Amino acid sequence: MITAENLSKRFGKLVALDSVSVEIGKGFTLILGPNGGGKSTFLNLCAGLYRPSSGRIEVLGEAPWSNEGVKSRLGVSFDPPSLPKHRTGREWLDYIARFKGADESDVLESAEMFSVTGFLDRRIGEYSAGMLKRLSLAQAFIGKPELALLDEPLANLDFKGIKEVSETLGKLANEGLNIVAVSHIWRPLIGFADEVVVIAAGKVVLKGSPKEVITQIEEI
Ligand SMILES: Nc1ncnc2c1ncn2[C@@H]1O[C@H](COP(=O)(O)OP(=O)(O)OP(=O)(O)O)[C@@H](O)[C@H]1O
Repeated sequence: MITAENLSKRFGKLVALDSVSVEIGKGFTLILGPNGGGKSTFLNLCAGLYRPSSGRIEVLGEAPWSNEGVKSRLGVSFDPPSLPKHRTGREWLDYIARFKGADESDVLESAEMFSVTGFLDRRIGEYSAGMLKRLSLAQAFIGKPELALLDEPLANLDFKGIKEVSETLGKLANEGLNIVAVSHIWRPLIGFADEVVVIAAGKVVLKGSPKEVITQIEEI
């Protein structure tokens, strides 16, 4: 799904990602690590939002930077979600669906999965942080993408929301959807993760099965 080779991203003098080489396969991959370690930078490079400073990244067999073709095959949910305040949720999801070649029934299916149907006709500027998160997740899964990239999918959700959204993501993973999620709230997701990658100080420091990685993290 994702191949990075000596991938680096610098912001001025700051090295956010430092010559990372990693392979991420099919299934559900959870990315963990300390604040400022480079996880979101890696996800943004995968989504084609950032251009690599050096090295190479391929997602679904293509370089994602400035590549609308591969972007239309991905589902993305960033954190914090950056969505147009003056549009309604429905207008926004319809817009994303058009970009992906999906239709109204795909929009409604995804909206229902993340329980956003009740506020789809309100302007996004009026949404609470939890509602925004749900809309951003619904956006990611419209038309069942080949790969969903999720940054903090459980952030800003209440207890019930964390349980519901985790279960939905687990169901989607069981159906065979490929998902890469960066999440500090990892316990509700670890049960259905196929692999865990730990990024710290701009490097991939651990990669393996959930059991292997969690045992090592807990020993640190
Ligand atoms: N657009 C940007 N401009 C400048 N510096 C940035 C930018 N994005 C990230 N950084 C810096 O790159 C480093 C890695 O940030 P990143 O957001 O990737 O970390 P993270 O692992 O996702 O952290 P967190 O767990 O806190 O979300 C940090 O030092 C951050 O300040």
